[in-house]
Amino acid sequence: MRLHRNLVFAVIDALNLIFNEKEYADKVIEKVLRYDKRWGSRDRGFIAETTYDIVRWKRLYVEIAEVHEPFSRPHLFRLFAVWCVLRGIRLPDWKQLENTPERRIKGRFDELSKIRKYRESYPDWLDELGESALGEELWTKESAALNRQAEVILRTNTLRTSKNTLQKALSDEGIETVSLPEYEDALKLMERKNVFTTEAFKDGLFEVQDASSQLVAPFLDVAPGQRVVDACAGAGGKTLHLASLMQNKGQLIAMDIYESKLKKLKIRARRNGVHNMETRVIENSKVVKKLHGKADRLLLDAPCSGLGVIRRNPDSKWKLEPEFLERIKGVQQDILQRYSKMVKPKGKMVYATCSILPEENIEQVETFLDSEAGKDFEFIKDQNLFASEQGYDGFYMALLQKK
Ligand SMILES: C[S@@+](CC[C@H](N)C(=O)[O-])C[C@H]1O[C@@H](n2cnc3c(N)ncnc32)[C@H](O)[C@@H]1O
Repeated sequence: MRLHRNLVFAVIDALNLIFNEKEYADKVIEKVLRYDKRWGSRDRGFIAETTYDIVRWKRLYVEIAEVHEPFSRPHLFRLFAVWCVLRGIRLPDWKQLENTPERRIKGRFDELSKIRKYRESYPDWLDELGESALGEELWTKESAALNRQAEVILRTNTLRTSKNTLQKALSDEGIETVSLPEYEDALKLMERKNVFTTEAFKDGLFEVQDASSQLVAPFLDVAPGQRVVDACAGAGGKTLHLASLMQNKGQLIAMDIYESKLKKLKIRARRNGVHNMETRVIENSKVVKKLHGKADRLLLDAPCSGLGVIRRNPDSKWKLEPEFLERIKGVQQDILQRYSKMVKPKGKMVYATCSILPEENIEQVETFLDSEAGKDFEFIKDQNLFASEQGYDGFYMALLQKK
């Protein structure tokens, strides 16, 4: 691979914004990719993937490069040099990469790879938490699996098309996919490509949605004609799936505390041809109280640590803090306690997170079931999904039924 100076400089700029200015990696990459309109898809891919790689392996590379935060520009180049050496990329004779100690880098890598928190590049607290929560064997596998780049998975919008027809339409636009047989509506891209510019996307034939995430809406056991509430809808990845399963029949109420997210959902719903959905901003407790005892089905896709989706958000390894985890656990229990009242007798509810920690998952469900608000509910089943087992995002879902 030949390195192009302007692309590498863009990576260094991105790393500076992410590591030193603490900006979000996805936003930074969007910004940096706007530097030069002439960059093609390979150039853009290089910038995005190299930046994400160095973010993912930050701790390991910092130890190898013997640099420290805040990183000066020469130190950012040293991190980049480590990336090149470990990938077997020949270093160009640029001033910034002069005197790179290639043998020492390889030696340090071999030495540090014996210790999981360096090899898999996690902060001490997170590595310790992962091991104590999941046990050594599972965490060792999971911490590695969460470092693999996520594949692009699509969910067929069955309101508009079928999986086979979509596969053909995409192929006609030069996008080859394989069907994932265990996931009813899922297609996997054979090669990473921008699917958002395709006619198939503009026509609302699919949404990009991880395979694990595609299991959540079906877990709720919805049927056309029901009243279904999605109380933490966000921009609505799962709301749109619920609408498909309901075949646009019945009433789908999407709620969130942020109006801006629900606005995005409305745009997506229009593209998807969803007609049975309305959005409600949770501005106060009245919005929830109005629906007490009214929902046949309730989805609580709760805010969480996001530990199951590190593959797509590698900078969350460095942004997440123990205090946030404690705070979000409080929010999760509050959501279970207050929102579960919307379920009608014999109605069902799914509590889901994109976390792999029992303290955000089964333990929250147990606390709820032991409480006054939970005494009317029965536990039906739950499922833990791990990147190291299924190969997709880490998720948790529990199905409960009101007596
Ligand atoms: C995991 S995300 C939802 C993702 C979304 N369901 C999807 O499939 O795309 C959690 C959502 O909960 C929302 N949220 C946070 N606190 C909340 C609360 N107290 N009540 C309702 N929603 C809340 C967040 O704004 C966020 O959109």
